[in-house]
Amino acid sequence: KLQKWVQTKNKVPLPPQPPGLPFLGNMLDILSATKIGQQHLLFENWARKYGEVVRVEAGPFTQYFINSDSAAKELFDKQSSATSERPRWIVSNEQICNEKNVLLLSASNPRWRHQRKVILQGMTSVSRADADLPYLHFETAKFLNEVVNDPTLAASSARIFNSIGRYTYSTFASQTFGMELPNADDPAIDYIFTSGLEQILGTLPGTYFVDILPILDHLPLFLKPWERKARALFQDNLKWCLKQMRWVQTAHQNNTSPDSFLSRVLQDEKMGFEDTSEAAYLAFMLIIGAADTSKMSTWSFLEAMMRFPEVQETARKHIEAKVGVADRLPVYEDLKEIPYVRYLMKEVWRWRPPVALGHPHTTTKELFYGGYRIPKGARIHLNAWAIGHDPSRHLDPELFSPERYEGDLTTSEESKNSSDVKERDHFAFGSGRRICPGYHVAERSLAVAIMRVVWAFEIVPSPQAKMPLDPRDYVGEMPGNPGECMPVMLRVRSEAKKRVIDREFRAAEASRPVMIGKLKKLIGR
Ligand code: HEM
Repeated sequence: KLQKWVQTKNKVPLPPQPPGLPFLGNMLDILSATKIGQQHLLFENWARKYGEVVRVEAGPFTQYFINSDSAAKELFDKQSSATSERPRWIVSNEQICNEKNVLLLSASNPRWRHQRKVILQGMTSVSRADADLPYLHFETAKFLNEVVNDPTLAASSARIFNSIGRYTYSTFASQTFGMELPNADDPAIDYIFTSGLEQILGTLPGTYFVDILPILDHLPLFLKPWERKARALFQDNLKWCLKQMRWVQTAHQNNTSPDSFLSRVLQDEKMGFEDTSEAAYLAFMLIIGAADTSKMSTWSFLEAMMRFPEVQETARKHIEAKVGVADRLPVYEDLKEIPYVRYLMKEVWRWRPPVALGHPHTTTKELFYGGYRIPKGARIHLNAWAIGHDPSRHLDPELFSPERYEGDLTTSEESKNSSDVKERDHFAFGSGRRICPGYHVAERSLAVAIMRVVWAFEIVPSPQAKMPLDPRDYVGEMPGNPGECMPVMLRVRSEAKKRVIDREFRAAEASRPVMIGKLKKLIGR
């Protein structure tokens, strides 16, 4: 009987794999695509050629790419109890993050469940996301104000890129630590970004040899330079978090504490952290998860507006029809009366999903899909790029056309719950139990950026841009997303609009709570 079972089972093949070399598998193809920033296109080609689930081998690592909406629904949503684990990352998860980073924690770790719960309560529920809107409105007004008052900034794509980064980092540092980052060259921005990058690089196959040969982890510490470096990094991150936390506590004692995730966590013992340092570290992780993905969303939006000026013009008309030409700045609450902005958001995240190839999950049992078998322990990726560019799902997928969502006013949450997965808008936030918990916050961030930027500026290619524009000329660090060399510039639409921006920014600044950045100056440090 056992023999028969083994035979039947072996008849179910593994998913198809593109041809590769012995031992190296598909490594060379992947390396050459990565070198020119085009992994997403390589994996998209394989998706078109080999189907809904593709097996890719890179040396000792086998990855399974999930390339269709139906497969994503089946494997990540319906079978989520078997597909919510993460691979074991010895250096990144266990040493750099000391098993405290929600993004890398294994789903069976009770800390992961606890942190997800706290994130929702403390920052990402609809009511919390709404309550934090003043930070977003302030920071985006500051961004507009910087651009309209500095012609060299408005004409420099690298500086616009940094300024967008400043406002997203400052928005989320405010929401988490009550900490303002007023300047684009604030060292905190670079510190947070570099720390996040170290963690993510550590999750890529092959970065650390010990992840290939875990037995090396049993060596004594003095023979493991990677571990000493990783643990030092954790200590450094923790020190940084505790320093910010002390400011939150000082501000709290002085009654100058701005409302923030951390200030609430510190006041509410029911949040149930092991110790307050874990809460501070989580706040740090939240900035990492939120700031760059939001920055990339705004940046990709600028790419779309520059390349599809007719869409930009339609957007401007819709926005001005609701908020007026030069009466006031758009606010998040306008979104519900400007459906076109909702379509724009969906289209940005379909067209340029910031995490194009998904963050890896692993399976905890053998799964079957479409006549293929995915083994237990397999590393699976939701290929958000391939699904968003699947011509059978979205006609002419490289065309940026918000009209394709005409009539779909669903939020990200409503759309991900669509009973028919064909109706789902996009997969930029992942799927299943590990879906990004920040989508309500991310939606607010992108909606306000879209409304304000299009209302204020004409978004055009810079004079030195190589025409016709081609995304291959300005690849970024996140596959499929434009990099800082994207040749874009912003032109304020009118003097009257500039006056509105100046007026509203001054008013917002005057009514603003004292944030940690300012508090340091007030107390003289
Ligand atoms: C446009 C903005 C954003 C995009 C595209 C995005 C996308 C993603 C994706 C693809 C994942 C991995 C999901 C998976 O493993 O299947 C993720 C995880 C995560 N995101 Fe986001 N995200 C965004 C904004 C945010 C924001 C604003 C926050 C917090 C306020 C946030 C917090 C997190 C956290 C904590 C995780 C880890 C979840 C886990 O592993 O259980 N993200 N995000």
